Amino acid sequence: MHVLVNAAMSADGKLATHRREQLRISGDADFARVDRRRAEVDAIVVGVGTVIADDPSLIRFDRERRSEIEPTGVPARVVVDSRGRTPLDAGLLSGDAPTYLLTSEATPPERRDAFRDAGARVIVAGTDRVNLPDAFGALEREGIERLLVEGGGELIFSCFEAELVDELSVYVGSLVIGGQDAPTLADGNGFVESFPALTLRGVERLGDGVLLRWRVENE
Ligand SMILES: NC(=O)C1=CN([C@@H]2O[C@H](COP(=O)(O)OP(=O)(O)OC[C@H]3O[C@@H](n4cnc5c(N)ncnc54)[C@H](O)[C@@H]3O)[C@@H](O)[C@H]2O)C=CC1
Ligand SMILES: Nc1nc(O)c(N)c(N[C@@H]2O[C@H](COP(=O)(O)O)[C@@H](O)[C@H]2O)n1
Repeated sequence: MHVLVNAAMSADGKLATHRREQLRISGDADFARVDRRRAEVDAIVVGVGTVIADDPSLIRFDRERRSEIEPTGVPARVVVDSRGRTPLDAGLLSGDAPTYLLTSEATPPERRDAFRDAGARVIVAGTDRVNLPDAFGALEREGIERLLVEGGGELIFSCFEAELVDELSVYVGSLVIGGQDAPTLADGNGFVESFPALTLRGVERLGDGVLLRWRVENE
C-alpha cells in the first residue's frame, strides 16, 4: 500500500481556525493539483472530525483525466470514525462513490447497520479506537493500494505514529490563522523522543503559496 498525506496549512501551521469551520487555504492551482492526485488514488481518507466540520464530498476531481488513467471508476471515500459519529446524511454517504467506514467495537452494532443501510461498507478494527494498521490492511485486501489521506490533524498524527505514511505534501498558504486550539498539521499527543524523518523532495511556488513535498523515511 502507498499512503500520501496531503493538506493545506497557514504560514503558522494551522489547518483551520479554532472554530474548526472549513477554510479555503489552497488557491485554484493547488485545488487543481489536489484534484489530479484524487484522480490517481484508489481511496481518499478523512477523519470524522473533518466530516463533522466540512461535510466534504471528496469527489471533486478531473473526471476526464481519471478516465484516461483508470477507466474502472471513481476513488472510494473512507472515514475513520471510532464511535460512529458520522451523520447519516453526510455528503460522502450520497452513493456517488463507494464509501468505507472504518470503525471500532465502540460503535454499537445497530449504528453499524444504519451505516450499511446508508450504503457504506463497514470495517471494524480496534476496541475503543480505530486500529489504523489493521483497518488499512483490510482496505488493502479490498484491492485499495493507493491512499490519499486529507486530514485532519488528529488523523494525520495517528498515521505518522503508526508509521503508515510514505509521502507528505503540504501547501503553505500566505495567511496566519493563529489560536492554540486551532487544528495543526499533526495534532494528537505529539512526538517526544523520536520523530518521523522526512526527506525533502520538492519545493514549488503555486499561486500565492508554496507546495512542499517530502518522502517519509520509515524504518
Ligand atoms: N486545510 C486542510 O487541508 C484540512 C483541514 N481540515 C480541518 O481539520 C479539522 C478537523 O481535524 P480534527 O479535528 O483533527 O479531526 P480529524 O478529521 O483528524 O478526525 C479525528 C477523529 O477521527 C477519529 N479517529 C478514529 N480513529 C482514529 C485514530 N486511530 N487516530 C485519529 N483519529 C481517529 C476520532 O473520532 C477523532 O476525533 C477541521 O477544522 C477541518 O476543516 C481537515 C482536512 C484538511
Ligand atoms: N487541499 C486543501 N486545501 C484547502 O484549503 C482545504 N480547506 C482542504 N480541505 C480538504 O478538502 C476537503 C473538502 O473537499 P471537497 O470540496 O468536499 O471535495 C475537506 O474536507 C478537507 O479534507 N484541502
